[in-house]
Amino acid sequence: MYLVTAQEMRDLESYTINQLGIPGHVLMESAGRAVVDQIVKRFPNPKRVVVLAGTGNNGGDGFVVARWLAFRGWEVDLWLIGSAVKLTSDAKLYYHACEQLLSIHHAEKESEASLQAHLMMCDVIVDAMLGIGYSGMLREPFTSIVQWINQHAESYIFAVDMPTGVEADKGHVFPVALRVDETITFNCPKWGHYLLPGSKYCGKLKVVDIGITPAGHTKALTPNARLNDPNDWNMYLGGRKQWAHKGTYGHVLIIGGAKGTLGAVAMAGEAAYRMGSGLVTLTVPESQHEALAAKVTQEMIWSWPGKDHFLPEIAEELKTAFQRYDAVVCGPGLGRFPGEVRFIKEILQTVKRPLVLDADALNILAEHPHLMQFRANDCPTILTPHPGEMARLLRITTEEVERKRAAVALQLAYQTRSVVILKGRYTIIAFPDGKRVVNTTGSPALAKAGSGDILSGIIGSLLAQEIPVESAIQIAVYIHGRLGEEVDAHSALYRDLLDHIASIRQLLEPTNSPGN
Ligand SMILES: NC(=O)C1=CN([C@@H]2O[C@H](COP(=O)(O)OP(=O)(O)OC[C@H]3O[C@@H](n4cnc5c(N)ncnc54)[C@H](OP(=O)(O)O)[C@@H]3O)[C@@H](O)[C@H]2O)[C@@H](O)CC1
Ligand SMILES: Nc1ncnc2c1ncn2[C@@H]1O[C@H](COP(=O)(O)OP(=O)(O)O)[C@@H](O)[C@H]1O
Ligand SMILES: [K+]
Repeated sequence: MYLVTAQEMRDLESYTINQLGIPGHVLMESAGRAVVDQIVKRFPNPKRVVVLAGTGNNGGDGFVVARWLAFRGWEVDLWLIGSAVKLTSDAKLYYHACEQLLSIHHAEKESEASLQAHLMMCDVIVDAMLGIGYSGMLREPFTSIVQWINQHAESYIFAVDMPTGVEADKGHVFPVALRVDETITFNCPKWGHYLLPGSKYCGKLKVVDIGITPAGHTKALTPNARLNDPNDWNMYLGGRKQWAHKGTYGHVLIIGGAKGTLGAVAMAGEAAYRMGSGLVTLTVPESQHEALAAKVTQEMIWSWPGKDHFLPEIAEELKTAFQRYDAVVCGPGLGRFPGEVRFIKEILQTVKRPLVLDADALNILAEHPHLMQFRANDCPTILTPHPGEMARLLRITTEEVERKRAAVALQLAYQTRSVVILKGRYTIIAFPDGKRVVNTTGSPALAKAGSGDILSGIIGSLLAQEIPVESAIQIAVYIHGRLGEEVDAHSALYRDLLDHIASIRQLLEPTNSPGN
């Protein structure tokens, strides 16, 4: 499913109106009806509802909702927020229809106390004040109404398209937005539904079709962002070949494991095996060999000569060794050590297969950005920063990363010619050709040391299986998020996550996957 900006949505709407000849008020009627369908799905019996309508087309949808709920026997208090003279022509049509059925309250003319009394008495609030047309600093009277509802209202709140105060393109909130239980949006989700802080206000998101031309219908109407959708890649998750041998599913090399963080490399290795790899090798400095050997069973260990540091004279040995692997992950528990810059340079230059850089490999890169010049353009590179690592890579604050997640992920992808996986709730995958994919799976169970290492192991495994890079990454991020959804949010250990790889993978195989 595509993810759109407000302008892309307007382009789809105007194509539908101007090229296909479907009038705007028909779309508005469908939008309002679709919202009513969702409301009655949750509340099958008539309730008392306050519909808050602005003067733009979002308000127009609100009038349609008010009319249909009244037809269905709901007790409707309809409030116009703003001046009736400012109503758009489509909104005016439905405003007049409501005038015949209901007495419309005008926030401009009536007291705040009267609106507040209605808001206190109702079971349901429908927010049709502002939608994708909102931008800038939220003005009065919206600010006061939103603040009051957030603080006092106990009713169930539906937002039409966007919660009032959430900006559709960047998810900005200046200074407040309405905190809702459900948002019903039209045709495609908007960026603001997935970016912080806006995403925190949207509640459950439902996307409904209202007859607008689907995104991607023509080249001009094709956005460059999508949600991570199994239907885009589940064809790569078939069953295991009957005649497979252990080399069929690739050989992954995982480089990491300093003293005290050997667990990271072990977890990544285990995740790679669970994701289907036939051969996994872990690489640590020689001084850690025995400690790692005592920890792992199925993984092979190849240790590089050196006592917790990198000796330039072993560069040639590394070069030969790297040729043996189908994908390389560098970083889990790597730590910092003398000779690290040369070490990363050798890896970037010598590994010709897909290379994933994680954890301290990213921190080394952040301090020595010139290292990327040693990576050949045709060798895929994947960077997996969490927001703190991203901040170091771009030399900005973590707060700025969180505020501009979509933009900074793309910036780093362009700068490094790499695929960037910016981790966190709604992980963003940015490709160097400008495409972006937003992942919707995940849970706070993943906010625990070790889950990043599992992700890098899963990515390495899928890359070694020669699944195309774009798909391998989307599969890995999706499955990793689903693992978090299957386990207890507080107590889960890494093993609990790994135990669910099999069942989730099976569910996603083409015959079982959503949409089939
Ligand atoms: N796209 C589609 O396919 C379809 C879209 N549809 C619906 O239309 C909606 C988009 O309608 P839209 O374009 O009229 O904008 P909308 O969200 O009502 O906002 C405009 C109002 O916001 C106000 N305003 C702006 N900034 C503000 C601020 N900082 N603080 C305060 N106020 C501010 C602005 O005031 P002004 O600046 O003009 O004084 C104006 O009054 C969309 O979300 C969906 O629900 C469906 O009906 C059918 C198909
Ligand atoms: N609240 C959350 N919701 C969804 N996913 C989360 C959440 N917190 C963390 N994650 C995921 O968990 C992983 C943590 O990675 P990272 O911070 O690198 O951990 P580690 O320190 O184990 O390497 C990322 O994939 C991230 O997207
Ligand atoms: K709204």
